[in-house]
Amino acid sequence: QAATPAVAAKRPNIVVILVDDAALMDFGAFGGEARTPNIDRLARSGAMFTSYRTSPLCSPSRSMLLTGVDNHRAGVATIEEILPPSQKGKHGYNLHFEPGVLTIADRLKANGYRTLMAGKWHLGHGEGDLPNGHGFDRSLALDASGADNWQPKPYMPYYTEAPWFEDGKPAKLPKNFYSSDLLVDRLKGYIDEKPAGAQPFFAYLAFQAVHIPVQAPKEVSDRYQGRFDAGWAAVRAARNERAKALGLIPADAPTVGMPDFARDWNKLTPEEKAIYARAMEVYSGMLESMDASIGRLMQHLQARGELDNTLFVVTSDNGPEFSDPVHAPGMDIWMALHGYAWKLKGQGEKGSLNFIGRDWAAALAAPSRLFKFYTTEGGLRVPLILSGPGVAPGQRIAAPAFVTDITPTLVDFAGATAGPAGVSLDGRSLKPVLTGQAKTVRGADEPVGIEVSGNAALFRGHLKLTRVMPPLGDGQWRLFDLETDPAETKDLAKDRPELFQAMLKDYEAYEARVGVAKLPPGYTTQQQLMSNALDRQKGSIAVLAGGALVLVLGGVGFLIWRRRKARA
Ligand SMILES: O=[N+]([O-])c1ccc(OS(=O)(=O)O)cc1
Repeated sequence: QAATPAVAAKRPNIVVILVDDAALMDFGAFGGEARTPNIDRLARSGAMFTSYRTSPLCSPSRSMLLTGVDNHRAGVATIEEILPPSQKGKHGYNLHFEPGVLTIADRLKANGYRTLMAGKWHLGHGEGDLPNGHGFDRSLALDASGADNWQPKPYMPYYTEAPWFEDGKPAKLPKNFYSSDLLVDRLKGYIDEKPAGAQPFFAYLAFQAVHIPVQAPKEVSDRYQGRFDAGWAAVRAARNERAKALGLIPADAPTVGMPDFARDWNKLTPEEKAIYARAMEVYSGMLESMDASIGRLMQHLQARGELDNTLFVVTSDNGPEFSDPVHAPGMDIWMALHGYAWKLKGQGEKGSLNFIGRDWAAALAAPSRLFKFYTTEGGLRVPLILSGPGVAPGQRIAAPAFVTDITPTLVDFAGATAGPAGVSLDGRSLKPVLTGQAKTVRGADEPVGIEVSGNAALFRGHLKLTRVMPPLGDGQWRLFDLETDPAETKDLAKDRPELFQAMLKDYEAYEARVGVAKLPPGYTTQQQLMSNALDRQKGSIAVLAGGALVLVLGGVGFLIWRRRKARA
């Protein structure tokens, strides 16, 4: 669907679809197990970026995607769930957009677009920090890292509620829904508030899929019965092979199997195998259900005569999620109190708390190492698809692209040059690459830095300097050539000391430029997550303890009263 001049002159609608925690190879077109025909159709009719990188964590990635500005400069250096008290209040660590940082919605609105959003926000909750304070005309927004997919309930010890907002005010959600359907239905409603063609729109569709809790309609999950019975090592090996067949990595690139920390699938009990295999059936069902709802949105735009004039972006915020909320300390009590279970029966359905955990996450991250939170390729390298007017079909683009490039690319496609400039952008428009005018949008030596809570990387073309922090890393800097070694197996720091030192210098300059704050000694993301979760729950624990005390005192009082009455 190459654009005719007439179509190109008309400003396109723009739909940005952000999948939560999807791995590089989760979509069918990228080699995934789940059926995602609608995403695959967008991939075929547009461009697949195979060297696209984001940050290793949710809110920082979202801040960069929506602004084109580095996460620290944007104000969202990390997620509040792992923020140490010593970083609180530092510039870049307020975890909402700093003044002068414009979102793509701000920019497109200033250029006459209608701006709509449905889904996860996770970018601040103070006055003015929700989507309606950042350029969105209409929004249904979840102000948390996640929530139950079936009902307006929270999902883990971190949260005591599911904070849904519509246009900045507490939202009334139906008692029962499925998240992907709810979000697309709401978005369709917002789109329909204006007749087709009256005004171009920008829509940000930020799915809960496939974040924890991993939940999906049973009949869809059932389509994957038996698909994962061979376990994680088999799935990782098969993905490694498909990565080569699909050209995501060179045919002669070294690949790695499961990491040392992974459990041996064959040593699991039959019950454990069943529940972990089902977790992945549900994960695939969640991807397929999400894809079906994308299909419904596309059909809706087709019926409005607007599909051909809509530019789609499909991507993920970071690599696959390893967190296991079920086995965290105190979770059994929390789950019982909230009516949740972790068991095979009903897994992924309403009332279940399902997750894939770190062994599956490590498998899904193939051909890369590790996953979300970490700056190995498993955390950073995710799929990116751009499709629509002005993008020639069937493109495979290996040029490096970064999450900060999305906003300038969309500004470019929309011709959105009016309005305030805002703070300067770190990203570059990918349009020259998409239209064949350039092979790449950065010079081979131009550095791009990434840092989230100590995990860090610096890219220069296909060269990558990286530091992975404990518990899964050792905090040492390493140098890799991703072109020949996408699995980061051979550290080149000693072979190329000058390059190593030069890239370290680049990284230091990056830290100074964007304002990376120091971490307290001994900091790890996982410990901070638990400690912040406990702090958060103190309030509700106090309420529970208070309630229990009232019950006990009331009971004792009643007994005394009955005794006295009996004596009288
Ligand atoms: O509490 N957790 O398990 C948790 C919290 C946040 C989180 O990351 S986020 O990227 O989804 O915000 C992942 C896991």
